[in-house]
Amino acid sequence: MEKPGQLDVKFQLIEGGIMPRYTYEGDAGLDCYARMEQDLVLLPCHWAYDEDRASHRLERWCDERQLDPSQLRQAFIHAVPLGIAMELPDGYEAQIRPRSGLSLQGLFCPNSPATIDSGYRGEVHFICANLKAEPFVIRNADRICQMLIFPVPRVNLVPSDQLATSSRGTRRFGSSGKE
Ligand SMILES: O=c1ccn([C@H]2C[C@H](O)[C@@H](COP(=O)(O)OP(=O)(O)OP(=O)(O)O)O2)c(=O)[nH]1
Repeated sequence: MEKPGQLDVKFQLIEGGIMPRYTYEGDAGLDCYARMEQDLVLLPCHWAYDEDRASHRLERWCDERQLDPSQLRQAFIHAVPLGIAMELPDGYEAQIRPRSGLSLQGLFCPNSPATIDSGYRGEVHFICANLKAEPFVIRNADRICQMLIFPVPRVNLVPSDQLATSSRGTRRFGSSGKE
C-alpha cells in the first residue's frame, strides 16, 4: 500500500533474476543484481587498441588466477541483464546508475544515468565497460548498479521567436571562470 512519499511500481522477475532492494534504510538507490548465465570478463578498454594481443593478455591473466578463459564471456562493453522488467506509471522514468564502490574499481557506465522509459516492458540492462588496467569479472547475482525513479514532466514544445533575457545569456563552457 502506497504511503505519502512512496510510489508503488510493478516489478516482474525474469527467471534467475533477483528483486532490487534498498541495502540500508535511507538509501536513495535500489541495488540491482546481474542475471548472468555465464561469467563475463570486461576487458580493459585500452586493450581494444591492440585486439590481437588482447586474447594473449587475457590467457596470461586467467592463468595467474587459475581461471579458464573459455568459460568466460568476453567483452569490451556489455549490456548486463538485471533480471527485472517494470511497469512504471506514466510520467515517471527510472535511472540506472553505477555504484560508487565499483566505479572506484574501474567499472564505467557510458550512458549514466541511463533512462528506462515508462513504456518499456523488456528486461532492464546495465551497460558497462572497464576503465582499469586489469580485467573485471561480473558474475551471476553480483550487485552491479542502482536504480532511482523520478517524475518527468511531459513537455509541450512552444515554438518561440524570442526568449526572455537572463544573466547567463549565451555564455557557456567555463565562461564563469574567465573575465
Ligand atoms: O542502460 C539502459 C538503457 C536503456 N535500456 C532500455 C530501457 C529504455 O526504455 C530502452 C531504450 O533506451 P534509450 O531510449 O536510451 O535507447 P535508444 O538507443 O534511444 O533506443 P530506442 O530507439 O529504442 O529509444 O532501453 C536499458 O535497459 N538499459
